[in-house]
Amino acid sequence: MPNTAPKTYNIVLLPGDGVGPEVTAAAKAVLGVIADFYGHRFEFSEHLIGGAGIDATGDPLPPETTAACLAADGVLLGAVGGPKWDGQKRRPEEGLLGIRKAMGLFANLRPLQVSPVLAHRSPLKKEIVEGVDLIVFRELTGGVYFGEKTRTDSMASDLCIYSVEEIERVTRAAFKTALQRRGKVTSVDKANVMETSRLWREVVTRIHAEEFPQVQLEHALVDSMAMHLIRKPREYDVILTENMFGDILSDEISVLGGSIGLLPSASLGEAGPGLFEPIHGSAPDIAGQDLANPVGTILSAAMMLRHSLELEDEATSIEAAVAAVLAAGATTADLGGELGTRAAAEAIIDAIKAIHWAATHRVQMHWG
Ligand SMILES: NC(=O)c1ccc[n+]([C@@H]2O[C@H](COP(=O)([O-])OP(=O)(O)OC[C@H]3O[C@@H](n4cnc5c(N)ncnc54)[C@H](O)[C@@H]3O)[C@@H](O)[C@H]2O)c1
Ligand SMILES: CC(C)[C@H](C(=O)O)[C@@H](O)C(=O)O
Ligand SMILES: [Mg+2]
Repeated sequence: MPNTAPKTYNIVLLPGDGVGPEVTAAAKAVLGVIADFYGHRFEFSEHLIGGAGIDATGDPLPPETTAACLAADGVLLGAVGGPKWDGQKRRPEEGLLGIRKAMGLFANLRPLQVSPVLAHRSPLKKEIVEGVDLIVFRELTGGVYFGEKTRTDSMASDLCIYSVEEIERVTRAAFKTALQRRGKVTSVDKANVMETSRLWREVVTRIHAEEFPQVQLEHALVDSMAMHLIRKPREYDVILTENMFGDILSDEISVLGGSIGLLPSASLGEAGPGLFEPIHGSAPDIAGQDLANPVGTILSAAMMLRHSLELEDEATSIEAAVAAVLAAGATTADLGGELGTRAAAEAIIDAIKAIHWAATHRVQMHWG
């Protein structure tokens, strides 16, 4: 039911490359239906990023894209990259790293819930994955991604660098979320080898003791964590880790849910709009064929409604519709179904309509 005064929201779409435009279009269609039902006005504008930016302007992050993102209420991104730009001077991925940095998005949230109806899609045993409910807090604007890079003919280096402040702010965000969940944080590092990880562990331990002693904290080394996530994923609640470990572990856990195409993410800073994107890439092997699973992007749009536009009911109704459609087995090929990208989005739109019809019907009966 509409419960918010009509308002205009400025949403920037960054379709990008490969399957990016397909999954972004699917999410835009879903957002359009939400706007109609709740009486909001979503004003969409599309901007260039990644390979599309290189092709059109020579720049993977044209300045006007950055300006539009900074002025938006929320930003929804598809994906960037692909073999077309291999070996070129500018890389599509520079655009993604650049916009994360420019918007100050230091915390990347990657939630995963494995519903009982999809547990059989995982290559792992149903009893291992059923009921998994975790969220990865990945530090997003530091570490080896952003340290100095050097290159000569015979050598290359990537500096991994973290400041205390960079570790503190993502740590606080993770602990705050743990307080609203099952109250457990697993901090993942490589403190047996890396100095940045020893600093990471010290800072996390101090913030825990000083500010969040009621949360249960454990530390894990990233190599054994990669194993534990496959062996006993239900034990984890909030997983806090640095940039590169978070990138790798989040693709790993997507297998628990049955497909990387399902996982959304929210990238958030201290203030200002967030950037929302599926965790998957541009999937060049299936691009342009109406094969991509749009659910990760549609759930990212729901996260955008919740975190940047503060439209909680609207976010929940998208999530309920996605859950209903997946439960009914209406899926794309990656989950064994027969729907294309567009048909999967249509199924979710139909479910949103059905959920709203039921809600309206109940209210009318109540009034009658
Ligand atoms: N956020 C981003 O923009 C982002 C994220 C990851 C990778 N990338 C880029 O994407 C390009 C391809 O990378 P990759 O192949 O290693 O990873 P990928 O995530 O694009 O694809 C890995 C596998 O998952 C499948 N897959 C991905 N998304 C899917 C979806 N929505 N539905 C069904 N199947 C899906 C692909 O078909 C492929 O088999 C690279 O250039 C990489 O840098 C971009
Ligand atoms: C494309 C790449 C730069 C990006 C990352 O490593 O952050 C991607 O893998 C992701 O997970 O968002
Ligand atoms: Mg990744």
